[in-house]
Amino acid sequence: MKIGVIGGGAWGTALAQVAAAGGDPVLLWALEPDVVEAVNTARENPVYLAGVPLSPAIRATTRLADLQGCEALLVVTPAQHVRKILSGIDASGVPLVLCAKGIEAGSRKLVSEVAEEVQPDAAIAVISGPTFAHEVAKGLPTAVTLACADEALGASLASRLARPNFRPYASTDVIGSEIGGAVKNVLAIACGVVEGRGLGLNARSALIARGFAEMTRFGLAKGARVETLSGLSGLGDLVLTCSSTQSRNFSLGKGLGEGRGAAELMADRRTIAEGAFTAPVLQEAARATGVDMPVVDAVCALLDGSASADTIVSALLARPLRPEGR
Ligand SMILES: NC(=O)C1=CN([C@@H]2O[C@H](COP(=O)(O)OP(=O)(O)OC[C@H]3O[C@@H](n4cnc5c(N)ncnc54)[C@H](O)[C@@H]3O)[C@@H](O)[C@H]2O)C=CC1
Ligand SMILES: O=C(CO)COP(=O)(O)O
Repeated sequence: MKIGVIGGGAWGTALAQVAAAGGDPVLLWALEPDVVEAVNTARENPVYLAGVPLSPAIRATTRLADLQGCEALLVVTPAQHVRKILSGIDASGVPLVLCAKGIEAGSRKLVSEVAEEVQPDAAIAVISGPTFAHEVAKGLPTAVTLACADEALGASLASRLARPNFRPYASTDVIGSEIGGAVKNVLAIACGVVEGRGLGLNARSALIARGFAEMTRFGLAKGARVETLSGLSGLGDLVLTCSSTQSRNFSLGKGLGEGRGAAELMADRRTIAEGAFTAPVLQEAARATGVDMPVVDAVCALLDGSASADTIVSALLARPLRPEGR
C-alpha cells in the first residue's frame, strides 16, 4: 500500500517516518518549499522536526497532484486547513486517514465530518492517541487508536502502519476517537495555566480528572463510546498532553498562567497549538448540546482576555459543591 502524507509539520513528518520504516516509498506533501527541499536533500525537516534523521524512502513534494497513485492518504494538516486541502485533491476510492486534532470553526464539524462532506466517496479512518511527534519519529514505543467504521479496512491500515514500537489499536468509533483528541488540547491549555501560576500537582490532577468528566459528558452527548473516551485517544492523550511542556497546548497555557497574552504567545510560534482554535468552537458546540464544560469556558475567557487567570481559578473553586459523577 503506497502511502501519501499530506502535511509536513512535526506529526506528518513523524508519520511519514513510521510509514517508511519498512523501506516502502512514502510521498510527503508539504506547504513550504524549504521543508520539501530539506527533506529531499538533507533528509531532515529542520523547520518542524529538527534533529531527527529521516528515512531515504521519504520523498517530499509541494504539488498535491503528485499524490495521485497513492493507495492511502494520511491527512495531517491542522484541522482548520483540512477542508481547503481536501478540496484540492482527487481522493475517490482512496482511504483518508485523518490525523489532525480539532473542530472546524464556523461549521463546528469534526475533521471526519468535514472530510465526508468534501470527499463523499472516500473511506475515512482516524489515527489519534498519546503521540509526541519527536518520540514517534525516533522510534520510541507508542500506541494509538486507529478508528474506521469498515473493520477490514481498519485492519489493513493497521497492519500497514504497525511497527514493533508503533502499535495501532483498532476501533470503529471514529467520532469518539476524534472528540478525545480535540477536547484534550483545550484541557492541556488549562493544565499549563496551573503550572504557570504554580498551583501545584494536586490541582493539576484535579483538573485532569474534572476535565475528563467534561470530555466524557460532551463525548457521550455526541455519540462517542465510553471505552473510546477512556482509551488511548481520550484519557491516554489527555494525561500525556497535560503533563509536559513538550506539548504546545500545555506550554501556551503555561505562558498564559505566567501573565502573558494569548496574541503575543501565538505570534511567537510557527507551530500549531490546536486547542486555541478549538476552544471557542468547542464552547459553542457544548452550549448548543446543553453540556456544561466549565474548564473549557475558563480557557476561552483566558484566550479572549476577558478574565485574568486568578479570577478564573477563583471562580472555578467557588462553583457549588456537587456529586462527583455529575
Ligand atoms: N506534533 C504532534 O506531536 C502531534 C500533532 N497532532 C496534530 O497534527 C496536526 C498537525 O500538527 P503538527 O504536524 O504538529 O503541525 P506543526 O505545528 O508541526 O506545523 C504546522 C503545520 O501547519 C501547516 N500549515 C500552516 N498553514 C497552512 C495552510 N494554510 N494550509 C495547510 N497547512 C498549513 C504547516 O505547513 C505545517 O505542516 C494538528 O492537528 C495536531 O494537533 C497530532 C498528534 C501529535
Ligand atoms: O497531540 C499531541 C500529543 O498526542 C501533541 O500535543 P500538542 O499539540 O499540545 O503539542
